[in-house]
Amino acid sequence: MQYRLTHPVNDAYPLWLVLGICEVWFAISWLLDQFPKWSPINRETYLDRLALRYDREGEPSQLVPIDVFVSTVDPMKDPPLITANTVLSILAVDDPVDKVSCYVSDDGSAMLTFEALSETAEFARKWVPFCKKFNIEPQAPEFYFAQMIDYLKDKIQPSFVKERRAMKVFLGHTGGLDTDGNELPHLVYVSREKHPGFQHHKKAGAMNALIRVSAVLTNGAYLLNVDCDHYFNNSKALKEAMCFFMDPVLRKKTCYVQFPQRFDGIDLHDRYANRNIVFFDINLKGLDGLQGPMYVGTGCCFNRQALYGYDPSLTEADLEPNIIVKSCCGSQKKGRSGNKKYISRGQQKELNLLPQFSIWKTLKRVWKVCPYSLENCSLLSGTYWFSFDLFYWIEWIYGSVTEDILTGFKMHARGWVSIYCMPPRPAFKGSAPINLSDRLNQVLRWALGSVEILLSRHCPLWYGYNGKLKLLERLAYINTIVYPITSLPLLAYCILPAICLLTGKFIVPEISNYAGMWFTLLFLSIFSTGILELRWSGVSIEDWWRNEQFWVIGGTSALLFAVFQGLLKVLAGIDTNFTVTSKAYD
Ligand SMILES: O=c1ccn([C@@H]2O[C@H](COP(=O)(O)OP(=O)(O)O[C@H]3O[C@H](CO)[C@@H](O)[C@H](O)[C@H]3O)[C@@H](O)[C@H]2O)c(=O)[nH]1
Ligand SMILES: [Mn+2]
Repeated sequence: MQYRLTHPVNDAYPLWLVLGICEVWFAISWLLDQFPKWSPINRETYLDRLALRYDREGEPSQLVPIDVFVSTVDPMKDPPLITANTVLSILAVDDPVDKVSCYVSDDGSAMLTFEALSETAEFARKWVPFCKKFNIEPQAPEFYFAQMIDYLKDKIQPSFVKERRAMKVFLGHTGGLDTDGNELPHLVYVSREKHPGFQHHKKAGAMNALIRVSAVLTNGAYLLNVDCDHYFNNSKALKEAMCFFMDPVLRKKTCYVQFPQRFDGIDLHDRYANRNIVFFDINLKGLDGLQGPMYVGTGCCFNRQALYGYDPSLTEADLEPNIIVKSCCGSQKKGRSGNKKYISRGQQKELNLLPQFSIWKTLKRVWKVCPYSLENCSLLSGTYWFSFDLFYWIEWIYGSVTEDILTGFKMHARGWVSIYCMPPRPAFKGSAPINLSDRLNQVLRWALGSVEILLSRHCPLWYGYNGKLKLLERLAYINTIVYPITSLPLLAYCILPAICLLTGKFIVPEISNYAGMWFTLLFLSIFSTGILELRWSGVSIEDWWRNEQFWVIGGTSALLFAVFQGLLKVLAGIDTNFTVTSKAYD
């Protein structure tokens, strides 16, 4: 680069300038990409130890309750059957029934989805005991029956074959059958009332509506959020998350546990780089060694407190062992209240919260009077309750179509850490776009979301300099926010050779030995970091290559549009819409 800058090509000055700028940008973006991979880590969980501590045989379980949120919007693009599978896999999860509740948000307010869900609840009465009895995995029926395995292997109970067949028949059946008398986790259907002209904030709005509803109904200390197509592929997923949240040290500072996104039904060679394996197996693992992975929108278990906008309950200093020993004389909060320095914004909010408690009670009372009004839902999601601004501190951050990045970023900026959890059996599996236009639309939406954040108040370039966000973590966020801009130099790079050919001007100057040596060294170092990366992450070279290929394809198309559309939004105030990806289903 220095060579390029100090050796202007005089007969093609504009070309040289453009090239120089491009190269500077590429160098910056490469650095941004490299630094956050400084200390990748792997974590292992020991579910047996968790069970030993909190879930002993014959004693009431001490695991904490979790509310699971599922979001769906368009019954055509998110087929209700897919949602139903996800819901069944949640209801059958390997946790005590009173510790799990499932909330479905239907942004399409579709009768079809609603009917499908009530059928699902009916079917769950049969399906859940079946799963628990025979340890079925995955617990989503569609995917369980689709897997080509010898289902008799390891299953010794004689009744299994018979019951399995019965299940299969029942799957194709509609209509209520009698219950087994088994208790099932709660299933709640929520659909928001949507006024024309009223900003309902897409998925972030849906999630925040669910937070409010669940706060009144079950108020689980933790909540897990999945897209409608991401079913539980591992019935122990909640316990995996609990391993971190119930860890004496980690639980105080962990805002969420993110699981990698894994997909079903991707073509053999993964033509559109759908698996995003480089992101999930390299970038996020790298972040896990810093302040934790970003929130990627699905398969993520949150600490409710962190979502409510509180600061972590302990500062770094409090986490030092001697202080923890001392704390047994009184609660941490009391100890801190004397010291003004330690009163955080979160605690101030807590104070503000107190007078509003009566409104909470009112809400609860209304709830008791007409518990079924959830069906017509105007009660909770109507603008009436919204306008109270009762829940103003609740945090699925609005203002971007990639609400996920923003939400996670604000938590990290407050000093929370997040955890990346990759159990050997993938915790969740979803469906990926099946055609190029859907895939490009998805890339476009993500990039657009990034541009929106870049041009907003919450941009990691200037937001949250209070020392809580680690520098490398910030670099990683900056990288995910500015990457769409790379499309401009990329396009220039693609076009320049053609211009050179057409105009007959040559911009590659002769290379001296000295510069050549630098160039070779640089090339070798990039090459070796690449190899190193593939070694520690276990990503195959083929996957990596796909990723590079798709980077160029997306970079010269979707990302470019995203940059312009993003600018348009900010300058002209045109709102961006959320193009839902069609879920592959056959
Ligand atoms: O107004 C809306 C729009 C979307 N959704 C839900 O958002 C989810 C994601 O939509 P999808 O079309 O599947 O997008 P993907 O690109 O596959 O989703 C990824 O990217 C999104 C951000 O762009 C994240 O929200 C998702 O969690 C993440 O999986 C689905 O469950 C939808 O039901 C809503 O609830 N309300
Ligand atoms: Mn999806």
